[in-house]
Amino acid sequence: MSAPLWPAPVAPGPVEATVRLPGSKSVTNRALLLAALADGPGTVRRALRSRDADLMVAALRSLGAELTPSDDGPSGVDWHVVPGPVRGGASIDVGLAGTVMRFVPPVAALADGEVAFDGDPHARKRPMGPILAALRSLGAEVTGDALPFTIRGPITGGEVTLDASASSQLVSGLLLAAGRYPKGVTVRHNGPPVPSMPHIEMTVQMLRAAGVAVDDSEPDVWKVEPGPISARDLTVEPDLSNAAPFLAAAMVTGGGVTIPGWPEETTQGGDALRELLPRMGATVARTSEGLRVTGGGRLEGIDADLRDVGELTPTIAALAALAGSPSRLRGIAHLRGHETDRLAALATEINGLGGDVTETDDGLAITPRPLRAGVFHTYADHRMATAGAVIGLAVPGVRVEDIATTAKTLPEFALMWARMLGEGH
Ligand SMILES: O=C(O)C1=C[C@@H](OP(=O)(O)O)[C@@H](O)[C@H](O)C1
Ligand SMILES: C=C(OP(=O)(O)O)C(=O)O
Repeated sequence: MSAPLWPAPVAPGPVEATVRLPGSKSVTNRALLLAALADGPGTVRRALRSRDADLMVAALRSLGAELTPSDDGPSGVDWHVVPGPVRGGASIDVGLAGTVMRFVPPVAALADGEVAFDGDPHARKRPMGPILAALRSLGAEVTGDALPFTIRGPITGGEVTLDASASSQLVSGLLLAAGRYPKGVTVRHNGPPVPSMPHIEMTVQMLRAAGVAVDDSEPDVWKVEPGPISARDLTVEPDLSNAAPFLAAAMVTGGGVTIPGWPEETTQGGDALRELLPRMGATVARTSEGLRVTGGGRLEGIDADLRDVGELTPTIAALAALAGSPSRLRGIAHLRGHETDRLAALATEINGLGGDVTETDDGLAITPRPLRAGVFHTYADHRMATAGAVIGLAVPGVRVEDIATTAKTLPEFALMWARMLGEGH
């Protein structure tokens, strides 16, 4: 049976809304993992509730940690985490979550029994080879080079060289658990540039905040000293990448959207929206209520290197398709290994509505054309679904396939979108 179609609402006028976003997927899943490996009980507050976060919770529980929820509500959930000895024997479902498939195997390598991993059909196509080879060379027994695979520890740690050009998560995964390896770890990247560097910075900062010594002074080399991971009480920031479609709505409709709780300083790549959106015609201001983006002028095309912030591409591409001048998005060849091949998916779906998008070696060339009604397929990709919603604000008759796929990181998306459109009218 094909997935249901969601009639994307056309904006009734300029959007005027305040949108409260739940916690960052990237911070939530790192915080839960570090809490499960810590030297005592800890708390992760305002954690995201979503499919990716639920998969992380289930994985950590099956490896021996106790996670108990409280204050489970719209602004997130507080998790009380009690670490336990990492135990083997588990079968772990990673879904389509990069953070689970790359971050949990290095934890499983701490157990002295076998742990099996599998995920969604498309997860089996996502790049895993370099991290599995690295775990093997650090002392674990690993079957396979992609999902499904098994791991048997215990790992010793040490030095390893890998090509992380396919995903920053290949590095982050090796660093997160490494304090617990007898020899720690030194990871060297050798290959084309690593994408999404702010996410590695996030990993390093969160490790340091938990008392783990990390040396990242040499480019493309990260050294984690062996030592305890301190238990903490941590509050998760709002998910700035998930702010993107809502801020885009302000631009497409010539309205204004405010996101409360936008951090003053952050390692989240989504913070780059403050710089990218003005280049497409938005005005960005910090107000007493949060970060406010207003549209109203011309929506401009952009020539941008998105290597550091590839997650933002589907929203930027949707804006570019509606803009008044062409765009060139670069540095994002690695998006071919995301939830789906995002370069192919964006080109196919925008062109299916009458657009003009060409794939380049490392990105997309987008020439705006008048768009028409049609089905926007999403390939189980939450960010394809939200990109379809952005286009639908301005193009009557866009139907987005499987809007429920937004549950990967934002289960309330459709409700929040309707609320945003209803506010101020
Ligand atoms: O570490 C993380 O939390 C993430 C790293 C990035 O992955 P890639 O480096 O594979 O792009 C990003 O796109 C993903 O959504 C989340
Ligand atoms: C690439 C993404 O996710 P993942 O963590 O599954 O890699 C994303 O959320 O855009």
